[in-house]
Amino acid sequence: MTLEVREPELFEPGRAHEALRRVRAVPDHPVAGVTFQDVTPLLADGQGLHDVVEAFALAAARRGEVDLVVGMEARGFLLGAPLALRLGTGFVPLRKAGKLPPPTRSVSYELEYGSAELEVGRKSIPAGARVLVVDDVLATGGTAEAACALVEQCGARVVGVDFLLEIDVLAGRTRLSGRSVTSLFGVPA
Ligand SMILES: O=P(O)(O)OC[C@H]1O[C@H](OP(=O)(O)OP(=O)(O)O)[C@H](O)[C@@H]1O
Ligand SMILES: Nc1ncnc2[nH]cnc12
Repeated sequence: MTLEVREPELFEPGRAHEALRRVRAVPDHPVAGVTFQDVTPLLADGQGLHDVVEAFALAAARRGEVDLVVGMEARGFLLGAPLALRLGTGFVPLRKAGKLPPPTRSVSYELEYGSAELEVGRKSIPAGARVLVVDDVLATGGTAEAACALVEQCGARVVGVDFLLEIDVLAGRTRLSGRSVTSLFGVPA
């Protein structure tokens, strides 16, 4: 399946395709039948990492003020933390169950290849904060839906949900309806 650029205006000419060609599709990982989209070769390239973080920063500017970036363990950390630094905000990790010290809030969710539980520190996200949620891949949308639920349980507002890559066939966007969602790249169905 050919990957495509979904937000070309967020990149310098030619750079989006240069970044995209570093994403590697791996058949039957981590289980048979799943085509795993490996973004680590893109993140390992200095220019590529710079270009996608800049693209996320431009996308963030479309949402107005952002007070805080949150990212989901583990790959959301790789994009969310540099984006927060670029935007001049703090970064809050949403972690898999059992990693954060109490007190925490938690939400369970289903994945393309299993189930998981996401947690946030009870005092990590201030009520009323304008929060940007960032992750590498939008697949079924379970992780992102859980992340938004956690942010909102804290009394904060999700101003956007941004991904490096969206896998259309898994229809994750339908679980984020009513939210402002941006994917830099996509895998068409
Ligand atoms: O849209 P969904 O179906 O919820 O899938 C997307 C999530 O799956 C992957 O994380 P994973 O849970 O595999 O954890 P990892 O980042 O630790 O590898 C990916 O980084 C997203 O967070
Ligand atoms: N197919 C996939 N590739 C990479 N990350 C994923 N997260 C969930 N599904 C995925």
